[in-house]
This record gives sequence, structure tokens and C-alpha cells, in this order.
Amino acid sequence: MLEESRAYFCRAANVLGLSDRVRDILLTPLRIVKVGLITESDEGKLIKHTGYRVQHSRVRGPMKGGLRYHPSVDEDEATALANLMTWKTAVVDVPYGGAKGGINCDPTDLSERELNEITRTFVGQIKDVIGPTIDIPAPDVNTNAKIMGWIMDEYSKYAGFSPGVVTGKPLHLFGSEGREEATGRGVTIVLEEVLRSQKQSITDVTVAFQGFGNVGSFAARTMAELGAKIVAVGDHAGGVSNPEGLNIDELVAWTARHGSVAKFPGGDAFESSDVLTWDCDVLVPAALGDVLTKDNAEDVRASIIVEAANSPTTPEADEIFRRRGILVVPDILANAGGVTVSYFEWAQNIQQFRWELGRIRHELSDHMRKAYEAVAAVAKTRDVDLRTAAFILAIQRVGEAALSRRPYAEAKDLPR
Ligand SMILES: NC(=O)C1=CN([C@@H]2O[C@H](COP(=O)(O)OP(=O)(O)OC[C@H]3O[C@@H](n4cnc5c(N)ncnc54)[C@H](O)[C@@H]3O)[C@@H](O)[C@H]2O)C=CC1
Ligand SMILES: O=C(O)CCC(=O)C(=O)O
Repeated sequence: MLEESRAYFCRAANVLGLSDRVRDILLTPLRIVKVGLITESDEGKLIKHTGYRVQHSRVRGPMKGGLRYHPSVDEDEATALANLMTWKTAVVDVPYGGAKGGINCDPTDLSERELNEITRTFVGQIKDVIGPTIDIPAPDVNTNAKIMGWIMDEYSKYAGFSPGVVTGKPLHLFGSEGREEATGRGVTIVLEEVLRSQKQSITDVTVAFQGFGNVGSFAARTMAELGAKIVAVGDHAGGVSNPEGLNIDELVAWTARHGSVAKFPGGDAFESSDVLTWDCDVLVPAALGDVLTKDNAEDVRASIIVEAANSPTTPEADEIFRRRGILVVPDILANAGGVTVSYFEWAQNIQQFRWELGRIRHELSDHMRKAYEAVAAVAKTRDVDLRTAAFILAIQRVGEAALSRRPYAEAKDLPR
């Protein structure tokens, strides 16, 4: 994944004619933190995990990005995802740099008490490198508002009451209206813009989803509300399809009860991995990374792929999609609604003020549409695909901020 994120960066860097030296500066993470987490299981045994926080860039503001709890979490994955956060925050023009992290654990193997203790131990180990003006974590795969609340509580023991240290918190603990739905809602807003540019409407399209967690379920819900037909959904345990369109509210309720879309009675079951090559207009990968590869890219039948997940497409697959005329809406644009509303949450925490849901949705829509327009304009003037355009826009914004911080700097002095 690390090589892939660098490959996408370099595609844009080539268009911009960046020197190797500047590439090196922009790609090198500021700080990589790796910590051992020793806790006790419910049976009194020692359990060991490794936690990571990779801080990529602070040029445009405090570093920002989610925490993932998954067996795949390692230094390379966290570094690649931290790097993506730097470009994502620049694409939506929120005042942050990029970071990412997590713990290499399988939360399904842990009790709530164990998860709580592991989380608090992690916070104790990284407390000196996070903070409301330093680095602000948020939810990602297998983390949620409850865990963000624990993080805030634990950090506040060291630093005093600090709601701004983390976003995606519960509403009654100074979380924000609209954060839970934000990433999925943002995906839908970007899809609407893409379809508008093609003189199509969201009511005309069929959509297939891989992943039905926070991002996938809210994206499906908001698309269905606007009239899109969600014809297939696959997750870690199975898939369900309905050519007439799945009832998404019922599917959400089923998943909340059963932990998966598998065996949902409102559709036909299928092998989950088949969802990527489903017969549909729009494919939304909304689960893990590296799922669209050279091995399945030729079989994808959608004409638009909206990357709700981070890094779902390998560069080889991306090349195949380009050749086949399949439009890929890149992660650093498509899923940036989450970090955008995280910014609103942090701003509310700092101001000790609350925004209503209507204002959050309006501002989110405004940010996403502006970001799409800016990326589409670069794609047109430079004659490049949307991913390269998004990277160009982001690199320019980060680069200009870096040089403005030290106006007479040469590349070697770019602030980091
Ligand atoms: N939560 C957020 O605000 C943001 C999340 N993202 C990205 O969106 C993606 C999904 O994140 P969340 O929805 O937050 O996570 P989540 O933990 O709420 O949901 C993950 C979903 O992926 C499915 N999944 C896991 N393994 C799978 C497999 N092998 N095959 C098919 N499906 C599988 C799960 O069943 C679940 O439906 C990730 O790539 C994440 O980095 C991006 C921006 C913000
Ligand atoms: O809300 C945030 O701060 C970050 C969300 C995130 O991890 C992501 O956009 O990939």
C-alpha cells in the first residue's frame, strides 16, 4: 500500500515536474510512533499488541486522521494512509496535515473491557505526540464514537478536559451532529456531481457496495434517499442482491442485529467477493484497501467507481480502468466528507459552541462540491484523470503553504 500511495503521488509529481529532492521531502513522514501495548485479558493472561501513529505532515495545520483496529495494521499501512490524509485534507481545504494509526488487533476477539484497556494503554503511550493543536485522531475501520469517547477521557486525565483531542465522539460528549453519517453522505454528494457532469441523474443509476459499515451504510442510505437503486451489497461475511433495489433501511436494521448483511431476507445471497464485478453502473468499494487489482479489474462491469474506502485500487488496476474508460473517483476526494465534518467538530470544540445538523450538512455539501469542482478543473486544464488531478491540487496547496511559511526558502528548506 505504501508503494501504491507513492506511485499515485509520483504520477502527479511527474506532471508538475517536481525534483527528486522535493518529492523526498513531501513523502517522508514527520514522525513514526510504534508502541508495545501490554494489557490483561479477562482471564488474567498478558495480551500484547502493537500500536502505531504515523504523522506525515503538519504543514497546513495539526495532523489529522483515523485510528484503525484490525489485524492488517502495521507501519507500512499506517504510513501509506497517513500520507493519503495529507493530500485529502488539502483537497477539501481543511486546515490540517495528515496522520493515521491504529492497533493490530482483532476487536471481534476482545471483550469491551479488554478493548477499553487496550485503547487507554495506547493513549497513555502516545499522549505526548497528540493534542488539539498537534494531532487529532478520529474513527476508521472497527473504531467508533464509543472508542473516541474513551480516548478523550484518557487524554483528559493527563492534559485537562480536552474534547478537541479527538473527533467522532459521542454527541453527548461534544461530538458533532452529522459526523457519523459524514463520510457516506460526502460520497453521495461527490457521485451526484460526477453524474451531473455526465448529464446523468442519481435516479438513473444502479449501485453495488463492498462494505456496509459506517461509510458504506450511510452512503447507501443517502444514495437510496435520492432515488439510486442499490442492487448488491457484500461485506466480510456474505452478500445480498436484489435487481429491483434493496430496502436499505431494512438492511441497516438487519445488519445492526446480525453483524452482517449475510442472510438478509430481502434479497438473494451471493459470494461476497463477487460484488466487485457486479452488473451495475456504479461500484462503491467501502471496506478495506487493495481489493481492485490486476486480477479482477478486467471483469469490473461498473462504468464509475467511487472510492469510499481508502486505497481500494492498486495502480495496475487503475491503469486498466483508465484504458477501459471506467471513471475512478479517488479516495482523497470521494471519502473526504468524514474529515470535513471532523473539522467542524473540532472547530465547535475549540469555540465551545454547537452547530445544528442543517448547518453541518449545508457546509459539508459546500466543501465537497467545491472540492469536486476544483479537482475537475485541474483534470480539464491538465488533461489528466481525477486521481492525478486531486494529487496535483493537493501537492500545490501543501507546497504553497510550505513555501509561504518560509518565503525565501529553497526546496531543501521546505518546512515540515
Ligand atoms: N469512518 C470514516 O469516517 C472513514 C472511513 N474511511 C474508509 O472507509 C472504509 C470503511 O471504513 P468504515 O466504514 O469506517 O469501517 P467499518 O468498520 O464501520 O466497516 C467496515 C466494513 O467493511 C466490511 N469488510 C471488512 N472486511 C471485508 C472483506 N474482507 N470483504 C468485504 N467486506 C469487508 C465489514 O463487514 C464492514 O461492513 C475504510 O477503508 C476506511 O479507511 C474513509 C474515510 C473516513
Ligand atoms: O475524520 C478524520 O479526522 C479522519 C477520517 C479518516 O481517517 C479518513 O478520512 O481516512
